[in-house]
Amino acid sequence: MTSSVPDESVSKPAPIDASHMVQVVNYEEHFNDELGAFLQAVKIASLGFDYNVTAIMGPQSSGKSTLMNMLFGTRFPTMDSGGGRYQVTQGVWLGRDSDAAILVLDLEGTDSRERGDDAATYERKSALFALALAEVLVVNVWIHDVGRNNASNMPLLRTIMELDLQLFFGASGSDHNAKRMPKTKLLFVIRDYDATPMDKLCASLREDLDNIWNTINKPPAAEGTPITDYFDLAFEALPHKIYCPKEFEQKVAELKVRFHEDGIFKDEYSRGVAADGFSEYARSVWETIRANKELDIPSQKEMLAHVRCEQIAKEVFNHFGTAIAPLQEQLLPPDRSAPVIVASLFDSLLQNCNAAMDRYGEGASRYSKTVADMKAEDVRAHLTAESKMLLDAQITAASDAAVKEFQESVNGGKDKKHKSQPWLNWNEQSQDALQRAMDIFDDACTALSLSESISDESALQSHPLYFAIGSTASSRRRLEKTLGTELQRATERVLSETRMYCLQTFQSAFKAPMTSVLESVPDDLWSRASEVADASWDATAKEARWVYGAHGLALAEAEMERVVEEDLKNECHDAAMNDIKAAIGTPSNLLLRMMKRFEDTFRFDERGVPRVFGPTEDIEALFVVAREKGEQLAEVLAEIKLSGTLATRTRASRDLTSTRADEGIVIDSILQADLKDKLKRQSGAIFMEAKRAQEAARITTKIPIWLLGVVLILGWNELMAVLRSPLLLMLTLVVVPIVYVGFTMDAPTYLMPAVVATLKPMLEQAKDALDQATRAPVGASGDAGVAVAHGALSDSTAVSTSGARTDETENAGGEKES
Ligand SMILES: Nc1nc2c(ncn2[C@@H]2O[C@H](COP(=O)(O)OP(=O)(O)OP(=O)(O)O)[C@@H](O)[C@H]2O)c(=O)[nH]1
Repeated sequence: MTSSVPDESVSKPAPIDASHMVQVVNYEEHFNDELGAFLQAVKIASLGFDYNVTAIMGPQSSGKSTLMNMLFGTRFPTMDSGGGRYQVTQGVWLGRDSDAAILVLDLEGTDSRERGDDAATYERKSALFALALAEVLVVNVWIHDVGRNNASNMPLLRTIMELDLQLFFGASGSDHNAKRMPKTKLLFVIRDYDATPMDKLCASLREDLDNIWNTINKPPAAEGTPITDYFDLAFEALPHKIYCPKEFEQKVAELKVRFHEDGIFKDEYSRGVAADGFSEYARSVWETIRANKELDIPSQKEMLAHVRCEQIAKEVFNHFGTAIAPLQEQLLPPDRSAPVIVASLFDSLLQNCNAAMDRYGEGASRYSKTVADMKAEDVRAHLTAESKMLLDAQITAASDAAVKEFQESVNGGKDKKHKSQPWLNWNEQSQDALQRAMDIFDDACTALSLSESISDESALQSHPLYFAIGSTASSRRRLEKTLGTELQRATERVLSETRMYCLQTFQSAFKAPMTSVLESVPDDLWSRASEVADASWDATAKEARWVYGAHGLALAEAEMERVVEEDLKNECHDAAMNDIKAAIGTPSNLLLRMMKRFEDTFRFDERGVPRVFGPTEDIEALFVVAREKGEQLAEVLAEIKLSGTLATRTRASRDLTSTRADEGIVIDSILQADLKDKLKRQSGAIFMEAKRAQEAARITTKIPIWLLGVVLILGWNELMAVLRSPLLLMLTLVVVPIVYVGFTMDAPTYLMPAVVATLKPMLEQAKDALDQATRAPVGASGDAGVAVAHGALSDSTAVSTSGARTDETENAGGEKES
């Protein structure tokens, strides 16, 4: 082996050699970026289409390099037979003919022991590369391999012919009119030729080639065509180099002439690539070949690696499944019951995943790295999928628990004080609740330990639990958003409860005193009502500043002033208006109140004493005054005229509540007139009743003389009985003056009940005495006297009776009249 051939596993192709050679593709399949520079250096790049390309393929150590050197004057290294048979050429090399513009490709030998299991794949790629580029492809065949399948490279030729048609057949192989690919000359050089008839050797090779051509998959355009449409077949025999050196050299010299003078390179073989584009063309051909997976043949080692890595992976899955089974029971219960949050779930998963990956890595490290790495991806995906199900369930359970905790906290839970005064330290409370909820999620789902334990970014990204970092982060963001919405909802509820509380504060301060003022209806009704409203508002505003302030909802100063002075004041004003309207009541209620006011004035004097309409009373004047008082009520209560602080609202709040101009009107003018009319009618009846009472009084006080005469005549016996009895006489002398004076002074109304109560036992006694003294006739006259007294009493009482006048009253009056 010569030193010019790089036999180490280098990652970069060898640099341009002083011997006018370059390694186009190295042992590790890397294409040499310096090819263009090489073509410049060997003065090919400037030749346009005036150059040719040839290549040689064949078994390792079959004299390929020796032949090419002899034909083209290249200096490809050759094997030194003294050191045994070994691989000399590695990769694909390119040299230039020493005289002619011919590029010569020397390929790594097939069936290489050194390359081992990977040899088949590399052979296919390099041979296809040579076929794609070379106009004349020399196929080196030992004479004793002719007729053999593998040894004569027939399977390799089958593959590269098929792929050559597939990959480089014009624009589209499926198109019947696709451009035909340029022809290639396949020159079979039979080495160590002996006495076997050449025509038989050629026939054997030709037959093999026809078989290949007929059985390979071809593009539609190539279907049914003979092999000779695409390949020119030629055969040469070279005698044994060692045993017949002269004949060998002679034959090689003849072949050299064919290459240089006999026009072996035909125009139809040209790839149509200008010399300055050859390097790029070669690169794209190589990349196409490398990307084609059909050329990759798994070696036995690889197949073994596949089987073993699969088995190791299964063992790892089983172990992992057993380890996470308790977690699955809790988070994915088979009976579909609610999942239970597992403490330190992520740490547990991390530990199990790491153990699984280590176990796999340890087992698979003894096999092909490519296969082991590939299978490691499957292991990783499996661990990720299993872990993801658990982590997703945990995230859902933790998020639900966090939301529940937050809702309970902001709703006060069992804290009675919070329930009754939810605004107390609201900001602090809600932020604490938010933090507690997020802590529940973070404790259950944090995946930070992964990035903390793995510092290398690519190792982190390929970890089975890498997904968890993103997935927990996005779930956390979702939870924050949900809690944000919950907080907003809770804050709105608390604001509403706070507003209600302030309104209740106002109403409890306002309602009772305002009702009292409205019931009494003083002359300065609205100024007193305004005072009540302002006092209530001042107390409410003070309380509101406390609940909206630092100890409560902690609104900013300006916002708090706006809420109190605009929103709340506005609502309190509306509440005040509504309360006043409710207190004034319906029109029928108002009519009753007007009647009551009328009667209070008409029936009672300034001291509240019931009036007795005596004969001299000016009922008409009194009636007019009382009716006006009743009517006044309707006039005063017709419109609410609040003034003062509460009534002075800001422009903004007025705009918000779309205040109407007639906002304070309770009774319009039509209703007022109607109420006055009804009052007039109902009070008229009371007036008539009073009038009749007055008439009755007049009758009682003016008893005619003749009636006294009649009484004297009819009651003569009784009179005599009284005069004769000293007891009765004495009694009469006392009682009669008293009764007379009492009637004269209108005493019955207020004295009669007392007098009756006092005299009743005495009258009973007197009656008994009369009964005894006068027997039956005298007793009848005594009863009549008492009846008169009762009649006067009942008249007076009827006048003082309050309440609505009824027909019964009228009838009673009528009866008295009659
Ligand atoms: N029997 C025989 N030996 C030859 C012939 N030509 C060359 N050799 C010898 O075969 C050995 C290998 O020759 P190389 O030219 O290095 O063979 P190669 O195919 O290029 O080898 P690799 O590049 O390793 O694949 C050398 O010792 C040559 O002298 C030949 O026609 N017949």
